[in-house]
Amino acid sequence: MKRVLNDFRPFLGLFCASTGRKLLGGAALAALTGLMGMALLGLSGWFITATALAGLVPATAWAFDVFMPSAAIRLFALGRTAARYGERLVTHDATLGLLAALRGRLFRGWSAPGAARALAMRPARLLFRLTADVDALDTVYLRVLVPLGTTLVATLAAGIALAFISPALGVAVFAVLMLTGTFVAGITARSATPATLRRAARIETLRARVIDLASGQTDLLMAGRIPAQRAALAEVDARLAADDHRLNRIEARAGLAHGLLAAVLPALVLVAAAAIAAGGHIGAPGVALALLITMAATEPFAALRRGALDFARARLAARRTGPALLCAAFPVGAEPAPGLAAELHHVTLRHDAALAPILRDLSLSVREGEHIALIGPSGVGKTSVIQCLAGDLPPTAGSVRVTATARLTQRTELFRDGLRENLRLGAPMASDAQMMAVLAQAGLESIIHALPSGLDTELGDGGQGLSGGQARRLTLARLMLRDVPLWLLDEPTEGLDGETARDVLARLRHAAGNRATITATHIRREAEDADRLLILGDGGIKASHIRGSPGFEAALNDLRPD
Ligand SMILES: Nc1ncnc2c1ncn2[C@@H]1O[C@H](COP(=O)(O)OP(=O)(O)OP(=O)(O)O)[C@@H](O)[C@H]1O
Repeated sequence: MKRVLNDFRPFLGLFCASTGRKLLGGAALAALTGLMGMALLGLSGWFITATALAGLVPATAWAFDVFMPSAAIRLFALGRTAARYGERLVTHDATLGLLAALRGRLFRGWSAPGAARALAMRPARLLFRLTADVDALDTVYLRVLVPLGTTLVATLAAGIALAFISPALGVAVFAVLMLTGTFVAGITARSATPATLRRAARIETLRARVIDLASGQTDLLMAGRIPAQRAALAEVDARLAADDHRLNRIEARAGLAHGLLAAVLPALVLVAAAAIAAGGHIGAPGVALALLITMAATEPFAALRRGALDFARARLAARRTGPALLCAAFPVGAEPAPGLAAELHHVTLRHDAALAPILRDLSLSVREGEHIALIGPSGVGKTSVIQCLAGDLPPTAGSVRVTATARLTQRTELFRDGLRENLRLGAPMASDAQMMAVLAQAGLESIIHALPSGLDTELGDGGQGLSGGQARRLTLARLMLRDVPLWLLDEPTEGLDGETARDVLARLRHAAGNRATITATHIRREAEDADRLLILGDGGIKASHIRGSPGFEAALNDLRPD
């Protein structure tokens, strides 16, 4: 039990903090709806039986008060409808609020440096976690907590109502409902757990394989591996179907247990109430009341049964999303000393999966407005320094103080979305006029004007529909929307032809203005305008050359020509 609570703790924390009151209100209204339904059924049964009996004798027929019970029945019927309506409004509002808070918190947690990189390597898993885990947590409230509360309240209310007829009957019905309910829900949740966990893992595998098949079709076809990939998919699918079958059987068994409870318990209560009636303590209407209250009290168990089936999946989701939920805020970096854009002091950098650090004891100060080029052989750690300054790779030792930055990554990152939306990732509030201005600065104005839908043009996966040069210019325009004092540029013109690359660089320099820039590069054209060249090597900065010095020219000459 303690472990279950620990798994759900981050989620329950968010639950209470976001829409806790509404969620409790919704649960209370759900319980009230159940109570009203029970009272309506019980009182109606009592009323119909009592009026039938009263009508048999003229004296009682005249004396029988039909107004009070029928008014109460109307009150319960209207009250039940109103409570149900209120419950739907409140629970839906609360659930949507909770979902919004959950997604926001998860996105923030997953965009933390380590988590973001780990998930980026497994996009299928990220997709699954974003959708299935959130959906599973969404069911905790509506399918587990609300039915649990409603069942408890209904069981208690039935016990108390029947205790007025006979205390022993009340206690017995309460005990049977509690024991059977707990037992069936417990056994269902327990026996469904292995199949549910296997199913969750298999759906993840199935999605990953489908994505592999779709995105790697050409390579698989050329290697003659399409049949093997299809067979692997079919196998996972068959296993998934077997898990579904097992879960269906568990659900059917739980349904049978619930059906037996709903049939046997009212029958036993009928016999017991009839015996009490024979003793003269209650009349036939009392027997009808006891029977119908018992029948109504077994109803909420159907919802609890479904909740028990979903419980293992929800627990797994809570366990998997817990760390991201706890990691609520972006780490806010310290500002550098006045006049500086970035300061690294004795920094050690190491990637999670790497055995040894890439860079050790790295110290560097970047002045405001200074242009620095980081050069050195492939794999020496240039991108890692950029990642560290962008807050994407926290140092394992030393300190990093850096002003607000914007980064142009080595790979052009565009998304299947509109041009406008792709640009707005850089500045969510940017107006169309601002976007057209940066597109013009990036050299894309005429191309955008020629597009029939302009900024509304939809891009394909990864920005398909644009040439490599156009895609790079678009990411450049996005960078230009970020009005920050330091730009981090990772091989900004790699892969572009010489003419396009020179044009992009010229526009980049013009747009940078008084900003500081740090450019990781192998190519001469990207480094030649720098104020300082830093050569990385041997796990640190091997040499530093100021513009105009002989070392600067020699280092430039070692770089790849255009
Ligand atoms: N996520 C990662 N996990 C483990 N090791 C990594 C990771 N990213 C990079 N590395 C390793 O860290 C080292 C430095 O990589 P980095 O990308 O910083 O080099 P680079 O100088 O920018 O190389 P290039 O010029 O080829 O882009 C490399 O040996 C690389 O294999």
